[in-house]
Amino acid sequence: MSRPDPIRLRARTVEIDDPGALLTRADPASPTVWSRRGEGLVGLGTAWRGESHGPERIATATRAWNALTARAEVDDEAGLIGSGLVALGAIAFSGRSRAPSVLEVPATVVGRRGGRGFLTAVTADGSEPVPQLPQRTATGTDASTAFVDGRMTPDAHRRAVEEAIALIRSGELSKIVLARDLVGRIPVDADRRTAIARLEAAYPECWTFAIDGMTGASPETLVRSLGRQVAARVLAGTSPRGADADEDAHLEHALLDSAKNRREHRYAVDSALASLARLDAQDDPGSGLTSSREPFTLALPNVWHLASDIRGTLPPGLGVLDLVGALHPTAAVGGTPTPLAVDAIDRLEPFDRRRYAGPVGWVGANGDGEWAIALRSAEVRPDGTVTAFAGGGIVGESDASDEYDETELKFRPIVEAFAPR
Ligand SMILES: C=C(O[C@H]1C=CC=C(C(=O)O)[C@@H]1O)C(=O)O
Repeated sequence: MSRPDPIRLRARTVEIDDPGALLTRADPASPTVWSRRGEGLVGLGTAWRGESHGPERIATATRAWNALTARAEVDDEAGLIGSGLVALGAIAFSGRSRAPSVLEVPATVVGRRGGRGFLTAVTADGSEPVPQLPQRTATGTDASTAFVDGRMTPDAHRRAVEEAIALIRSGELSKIVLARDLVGRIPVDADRRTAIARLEAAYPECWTFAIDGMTGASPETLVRSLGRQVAARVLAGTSPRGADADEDAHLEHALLDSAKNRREHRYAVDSALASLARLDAQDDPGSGLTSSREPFTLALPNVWHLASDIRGTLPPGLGVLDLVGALHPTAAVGGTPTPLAVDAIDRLEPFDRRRYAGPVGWVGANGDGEWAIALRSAEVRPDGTVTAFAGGGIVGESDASDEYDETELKFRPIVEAFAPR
């Protein structure tokens, strides 16, 4: 994405009758999906793809997108969220990652919002875009695999967590998020939508995504900007669900009362607010950002989380990718202070996180978009290799075996979505 791109995209969106389950129209071999509660986008084919690397990867992608959309011709008769010209993206966690940060404009997008369907066609060769609804395809071979430990074995995880606690207690930093990896392999010819369908069914409140192989169901909205209204949901602080209603209520209250979890959570909220405030320096009285003062508990099938919502108005002249660039990495996936935590992650984790814990979502030509943090996720490669990641925030009071158990709970969505049956 480093050079100006001479391509001129043409996009045309039409409103259509309800397309039904969006996933049935996705490509079984390489699905592109962004969905929540049955609504969202499915992309097919590629009209344009940009890749970036290094510390400036988000800024590079933002410039490329702004240049591309400035030249584009967009005819959008639906005017719905996600209609018109959009790119879906998956961005590497670290500037040192070997994984590409990708923005991709599908040649066809099928979408549904507010119960209304739409269909977008995009061309890159100057030809007239003609929206054509892709056929539904029947479900093929199950994308199933058992997982085994990856490079961060249980012992390696214990050592890494203990080193992180020692660093934190020495006063160098306050919080470090450390992750584990699991690896599996699905049949090369598997229908990758089977895992996505299970994620959608089990985690309807989460953002289910499959973008350039990054596949998951994330509960954490990094940032959403629609019609200049900005919203983010910060999650940090986790507890198991109970086996019955009493135990569940007890665990929920213990999480709310836990000084350790509240501290872990506060670091994440403060880092998000500070990043957004830096963008908000234009002294525009309408663009203030506020967060709920007290975290609330968010119930997911596998865990409780402490959650805070941030709301505000987009400062003038910016789009959602500027917000993504300002926010990433929050202390929910990096730590505090961010630069030291990211260096510690590089030293303590034996793998490249690639796009795990990076921003994943979509951006429109008008700068609107919805981005989650790629958690509860796995990278599914064309050869069938699946690498899943799950992590947790380490603070001074953390306990290594509790942290391990927490990662096991966070792996559940992916392990169950790919479970052999
Ligand atoms: C890093 C992950 O979760 C983050 C988000 C919510 C709660 C977290 C925690 O309690 O540690 C983590 O900050 C992950 O799921 O891999």
